[in-house]
Order: sequence, then C-alpha cells, then structure tokens
Amino acid sequence: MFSLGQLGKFRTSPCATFRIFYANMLTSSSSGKKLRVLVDMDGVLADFEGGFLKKYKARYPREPFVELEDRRGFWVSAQYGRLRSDLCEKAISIWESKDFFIDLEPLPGGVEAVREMAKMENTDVFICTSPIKHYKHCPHEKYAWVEKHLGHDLLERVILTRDKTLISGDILIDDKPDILGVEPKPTWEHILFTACHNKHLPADPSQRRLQSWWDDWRSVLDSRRK
Ligand SMILES: Cc1cn([C@H]2C[C@H](OP(=O)(O)O)[C@@H](CO)O2)c(=O)[nH]c1=O
Ligand SMILES: [Mg+2]
Repeated sequence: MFSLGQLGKFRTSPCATFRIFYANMLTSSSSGKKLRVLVDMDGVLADFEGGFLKKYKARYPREPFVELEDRRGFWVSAQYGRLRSDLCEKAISIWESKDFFIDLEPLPGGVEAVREMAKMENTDVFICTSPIKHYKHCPHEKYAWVEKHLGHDLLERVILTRDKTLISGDILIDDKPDILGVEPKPTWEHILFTACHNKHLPADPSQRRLQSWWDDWRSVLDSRRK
C-alpha cells in the first residue's frame, strides 16, 4: 500500500499511522458514500422492442404484428398470443435466435449516460440485466453488446441475474413496471424507464420515472445521495 520510506515521513509511529490509515480506508469504503446505480439493459440501453419488430417482420412478412404505439404490457409474446395464439411461439422464436441480442441498437443517450456515470467519482454503476432461459446465445451476446457499445472495462460491471431483488443498490433504472423476486424489500428505488409498453400505465405517485435519457437522470441520482 505504501513503502517503509513513505512511513518514515509521518510524525506518528508507523504502527499508529497504519492504524489511522487503515481505519480511514474502512470508513470510506463502508460508509456507503458512493451511490450504487443499477442500469437495466433491454428497454433502457438496448432497443429490444424495435429490434424485435424488425426481425419479426423480416421472418414472418405475412403475419400480423403490433405497431410499437400499440404495444401494451411488458411481455411481447403475451400480446402476440392474444392477437392469434400461434403468434406467441413465433414471437419467442425471434429473441431465441442467434444474433438477436447482439444486433440490438442502443437507445438514444443511454450509452453516453452510463459512460458519464462510470466517470463520476462518487458513483458506482452496474449493468443489471436478466438473461432469457434459452441460454444458448443470450448471456454471451449481452456481454458482447456491453463490450461493443460501452467498452471492455464495463464488462467488470455486468450483473446477469433472473432476480434483481437480490442485488443491492440505491437505484435501479428499469423499464419493467413490476420487479419481483424472493427479496420482498429490495434496497434500491426502482425508477421506471419509459418504454412503448409502459407509457400508458396510469401515473403512480410512489414510482418515479425517467421519460428517456434526455430526462434529468443526474438529478434523480443526486436525490439519492446521502
Ligand atoms: C420476453 C421479453 C424479454 N425482455 C427482456 C427483458 C430482460 O432483459 P433486461 O433485464 O435487460 O431488461 C430479458 C429477459 O427477460 O429480455 C423484454 O424486454 N420483453 C420481453 O417480452
Ligand atoms: Mg428491461
């Protein structure tokens, strides 16, 4: 951590100096001063809905589809299944295919926002994303997407989990309206990120929103700083 030569510069004894130094280190790392932000991937950084519709239309050009303005409800396959029962499986076939996740376009401003958060001194940012259970391509492609758009260093900050309630953080920015899991009281405040499927939901005073990455996400972060 520091050399004996450096220790000699201190007026107190090396042992006392080390104790103070170590105590300070413990205090700053355990005081929770750094804000921990969890940023979801699909629907927040990566355009799942746009990527889905493009590939669905290309693969099933004669089948009916749902325009993005008409999307309702988080699960794409549920709405397609209501349109016609066999379309549920056809929808699922799209995101289970190779290259679906890696080909998703970044949503406007998301990559820049995460890069800025990663540079903020008092902030720890993590990408917190759920893989689909058909694991052949998705987990690999989610890592590859982060590397491609956010850079190799951000790979250190990827959390793949099917249960986000288990992950501790101050803020979770996510487009899914209900984030449930085994932990009934997650540590984070869920900030609902507006997407085509959730923008019609009635305003909920207990849930803050980010309308897009042009919205004031910096103030949302600041509001949670201790
Ligand atoms: C099936 C489905 C998945 N997804 C996303 C959410 C999860 O990613 P994320 O946690 O990054 O938002 C992932 C697995 O469910 O795919 C949708 O956004 N809509 C869907 O209809
Ligand atoms: Mg999402």
